[in-house]
Amino acid sequence: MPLLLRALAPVLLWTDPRLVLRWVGSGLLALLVVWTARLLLRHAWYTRRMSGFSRPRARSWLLGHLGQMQSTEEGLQRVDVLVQTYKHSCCWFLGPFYHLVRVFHPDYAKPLLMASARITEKDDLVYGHLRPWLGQSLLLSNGEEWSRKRRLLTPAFHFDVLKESISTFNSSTNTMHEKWRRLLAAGQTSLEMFDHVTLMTLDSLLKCAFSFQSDCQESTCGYVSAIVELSDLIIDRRFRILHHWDWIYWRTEQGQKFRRALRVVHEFTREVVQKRRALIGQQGETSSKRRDFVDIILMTKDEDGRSLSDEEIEAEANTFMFAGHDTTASAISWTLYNLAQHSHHQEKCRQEVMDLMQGRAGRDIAWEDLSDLPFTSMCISESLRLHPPVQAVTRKYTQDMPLPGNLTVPQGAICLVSIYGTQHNPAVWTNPHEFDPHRFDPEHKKSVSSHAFIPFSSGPRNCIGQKFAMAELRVVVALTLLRFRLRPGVNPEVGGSPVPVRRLPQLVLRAEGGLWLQLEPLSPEGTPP
Ligand code: HEM
Repeated sequence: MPLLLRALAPVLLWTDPRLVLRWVGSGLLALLVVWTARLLLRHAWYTRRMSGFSRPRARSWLLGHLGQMQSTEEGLQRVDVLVQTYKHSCCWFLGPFYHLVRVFHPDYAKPLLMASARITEKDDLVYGHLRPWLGQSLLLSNGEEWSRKRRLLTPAFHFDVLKESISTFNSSTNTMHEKWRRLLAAGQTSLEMFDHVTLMTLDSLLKCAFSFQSDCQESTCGYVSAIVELSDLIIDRRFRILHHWDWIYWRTEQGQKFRRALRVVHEFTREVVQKRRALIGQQGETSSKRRDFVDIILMTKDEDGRSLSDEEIEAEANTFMFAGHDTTASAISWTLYNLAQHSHHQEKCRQEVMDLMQGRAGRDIAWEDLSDLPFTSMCISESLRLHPPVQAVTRKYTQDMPLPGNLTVPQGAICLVSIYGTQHNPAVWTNPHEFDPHRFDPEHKKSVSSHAFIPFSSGPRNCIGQKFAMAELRVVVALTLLRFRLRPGVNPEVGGSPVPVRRLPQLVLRAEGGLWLQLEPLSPEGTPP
């Protein structure tokens, strides 16, 4: 561009400015015409190629279903209607800009999720806005770059590393429970779960990722506040179509806020990685310190002996924090909520935990204990089915993708695999809106399709942190049931008796106004004081 300007400078300087303006105006107009024509042709092409899919009523040929996807309870109910009406899939157009195939049946989700990572791409509609925060990390990269990263990062999620995280899960949960006891002693009866549990998951991730004792559950931490703000701003941007264009977004108030929060988060991660690299340089790889996520990925090398650069490590550390905190917090909060709603299941879980911890009061839940909580694990799975933290994953493919029933997803279209829709599909689950942990009885489980339950997605790009999350979930739920009895609660500022919760599907599934539970402390662990 500067070269072009330099070449044109003499012409621009010696020509009548009105003439120059007219040229620029005609140039811009021509560009706009070409851009619009290309957009409409592309739209017509996708409309024709996707005509085999059922098409729910749209606003018009041009606007399609723009504005019909809502991030509210009604939006989720609309997905239920789509699933009941179309059974497995339908197409969806967001104006002439985005062409989607929405899939909500295991037989249709399976070929898409199991496709080779070589032909799979993450689309920009959902993932693009995360790029300034997470960079070219595992979550956002594609093809060979993704394969190399996945190989390099897998050791950080190995059982041996995971086992060492269990004491961190216990200690972060203990801090949260001490805080709950203090608040209850001060007269509060109901507490909002998301706020407390999110701080707890951030606390434990900061210890596992960076060995950083943030004390964020007790006092304000700038880094943690910035992460929470970034998550809120990402969801706000998704629902403002004009903010999808960078050149508009960075000029808005929200864009400026995003930049400020980004600076805090990136500076923190950069400092940790640089200091740690220097420390390893001084002490070598043999230091007796327990290895955290950053240590492991700093030392890992690929087949050619190449390790990740500092920039790549920062991107992965940011992704670990982003992908790990909200998701796990949502899963824990909804599990506690579902157990509060179903006291008989809650009592059965509590009995299981008490039997396990008999004679070990005040001691940690150990790695070996996790497989001895079968009913509690069934309740956690059922909660992940009924209230999946991640509602959907989206993909694009570099080739046409065949689906059952002679359907084909054209190359480049966005495939939205609805985790919520699949896990609530009445063709797959009987009474899908009921909380019934017995669905996950080993006997029943055998009869359910492998892709009917996909809270962590599946296939090559499934959740790398799945085992980490499941271990944390078991520890937090078991310790909570040992120490507290849970009942539906109310926000004291609103008062009255508990009302049905309105779900709020944002980056993860939340609840409008929060999830309020009434907590009764049990002491010694398992019996009322
Ligand atoms: C209950 C908790 C969790 C749920 C429900 C969950 C769910 C998911 C889902 C659905 C995906 C696929 C996303 C996509 O394809 O776009 C995913 C990917 C991922 N998750 Fe999780 N996740 C959880 C916890 C975690 C934790 C604790 C970590 C890390 C500490 C983590 C790290 C990741 C990463 C790095 C990816 C990208 C994997 C790749 O593309 O290769 N997740 N997760």
